[in-house]
Amino acid sequence: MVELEDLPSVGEKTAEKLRDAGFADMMRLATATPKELSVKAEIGEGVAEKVIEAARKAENIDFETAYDVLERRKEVGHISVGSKGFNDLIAGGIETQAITEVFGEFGSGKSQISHELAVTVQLPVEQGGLDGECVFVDTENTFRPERIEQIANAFELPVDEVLQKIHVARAFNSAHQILMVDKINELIQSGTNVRLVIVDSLMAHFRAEYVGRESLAVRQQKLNQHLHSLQQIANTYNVAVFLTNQVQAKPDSFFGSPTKAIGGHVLGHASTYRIWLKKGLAGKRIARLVDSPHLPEGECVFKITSEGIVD
Ligand SMILES: Nc1ncnc2c1ncn2[C@@H]1O[C@H](COP(=O)(O)OP(=O)(O)OP(=O)(O)O)[C@@H](O)[C@H]1O
Repeated sequence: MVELEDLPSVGEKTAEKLRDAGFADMMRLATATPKELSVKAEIGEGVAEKVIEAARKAENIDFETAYDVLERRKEVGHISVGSKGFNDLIAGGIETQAITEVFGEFGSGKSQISHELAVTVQLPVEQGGLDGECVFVDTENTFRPERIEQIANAFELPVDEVLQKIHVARAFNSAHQILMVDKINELIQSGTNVRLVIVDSLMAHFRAEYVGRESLAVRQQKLNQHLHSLQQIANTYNVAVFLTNQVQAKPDSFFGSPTKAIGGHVLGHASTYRIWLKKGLAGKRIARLVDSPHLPEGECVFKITSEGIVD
């Protein structure tokens, strides 16, 4: 295994800086940008470039054949949403190495699905989980351990153990939320088997902090950076990223849906799967897959119960 000290231009001191900034492993380094590395680790951009190039060599990141891509795709895991219909809609549950976004109006079930996934990711693979742990980035103070207790009980899982495997990070503003991703990298590098990262909700802080048209460009730039580092975690560590998002009214819409997801094209492009949640009659919810690289559009009906998400 290549150590940081084996890289060109990396002495003891630089290695320490790199470790402190969360770049302890080759893959993390190989997928960094020189700018990012130089800012976070406080090293010159020239050195950063060299270090990244060496890490890429060490990790053999170059062209890969379609065969390699397929092999990597075989590692993709799925996490059950709890309802069979919902799982079928997205070909077996939410995917690792991808970003899945759900959006919908208040009370449509976004946070409920987040809580469900925080538990189901811990199930064994045969039961729809990944035997893994979860990071829950909570931006609106919606995380409720009591809800986890109920869902864990429904799956007959030991509640205390389940709670121990959910790492809750309260993000106080968008800058804090962005920084949190570095912490997730550190957590994974320290050996925690994180297989799912939930951000509930992705846009709340961005939306509140950047008001007015003039700040939109900056907001989108920050958001892009945030999504990029989430995608990097997904790819580097074979993790599923699950984002919840709000909607805004489209008063000028005559056709189609009167609401749309916020976050603009930046988010639209970053999400591999986009699911629109709607409230139906008698407490039912409708999930509509609106964007996916290889699955057809479709819909399913599910229900939120005290035991969690069911058909
Ligand atoms: N223990 C429970 N048993 C049954 N249904 C529940 C339970 N807890 C919450 N719900 C249902 O979930 C709904 C709330 O869903 P959720 O909190 O996921 O909404 P959301 O889409 O995240 O909304 P917001 O944008 O306001 O955060 C409630 O309206 C309620 O119908």
